[in-house]
Amino acid sequence: MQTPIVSVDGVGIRFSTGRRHRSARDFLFRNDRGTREDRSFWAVRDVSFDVMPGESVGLVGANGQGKSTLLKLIAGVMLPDEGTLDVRGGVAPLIEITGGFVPDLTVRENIRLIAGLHGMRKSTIDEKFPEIVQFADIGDFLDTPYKHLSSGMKVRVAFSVVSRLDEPIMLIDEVLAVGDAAFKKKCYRRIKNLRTSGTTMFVVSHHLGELRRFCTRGLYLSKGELLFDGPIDEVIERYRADVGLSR
Ligand SMILES: Nc1ncnc2c1ncn2[C@@H]1O[C@H](COP(=O)(O)OP(=O)(O)OP(=O)(O)O)[C@@H](O)[C@H]1O
Repeated sequence: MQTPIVSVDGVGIRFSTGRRHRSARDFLFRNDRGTREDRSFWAVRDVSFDVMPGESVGLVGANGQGKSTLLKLIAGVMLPDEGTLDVRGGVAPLIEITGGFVPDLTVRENIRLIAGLHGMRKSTIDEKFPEIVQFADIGDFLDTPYKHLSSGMKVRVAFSVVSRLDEPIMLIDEVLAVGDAAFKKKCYRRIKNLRTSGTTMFVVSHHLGELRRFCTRGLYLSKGELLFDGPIDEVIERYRADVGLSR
């Protein structure tokens, strides 16, 4: 039997909304750290599922229900407070527009840095560099600091390099929303190719058409809990019914 590429078992992560504040009493008694109002909440709780290699999974749910947090847990940039995650392969994360990119480095330097961090050899980077730049199509901005690019241009660079990393797992969080129509079309084609070549995908998008297009399976999150895990059409149907959207 095939081993899942991602196994999530009873995973939960808690965040705090409390603010530290220093009262007169803290001041008098030299409590430099102040008093913390502990109002923590579970952003993701008791979530379990397995994903097989090559599956493409859409995360569905309203704002603030834990979708991006779950992707960050899979990417390993956040650690769970309870439960376990086994991610059996490298992850190419497109989870925040500037995630992983260094604002003060140029586009050229960032492309090399990100590829290098994902274990790409220098000779492979040299070989892929022209194609990455061509796909991003950012003209004369190759030697511009990344922080000076528009948000659409940042996405072009990020998508172009991250989708060329040759990692078995790819995470895409809402990033396509800021790309223009022509660039989106190119991205759709590349995502399709990655899927065909067996890349496992997790996609967060409020564009339900995009989810239908890319994903076969859906995970519906509500208040951090996994409400429904099933074929993407059924998951979307259920979500639409819950939020009162007609067909
Ligand atoms: N680092 C953090 N510290 C504290 N709270 C956080 C942190 N990251 C996320 N949250 C909170 O956790 C909850 C889930 O956030 P998350 O970004 O996962 O939601 P989402 O389903 O992706 O929402 P959206 O559709 O709006 O992107 C929200 O209430 C959010 O405010």
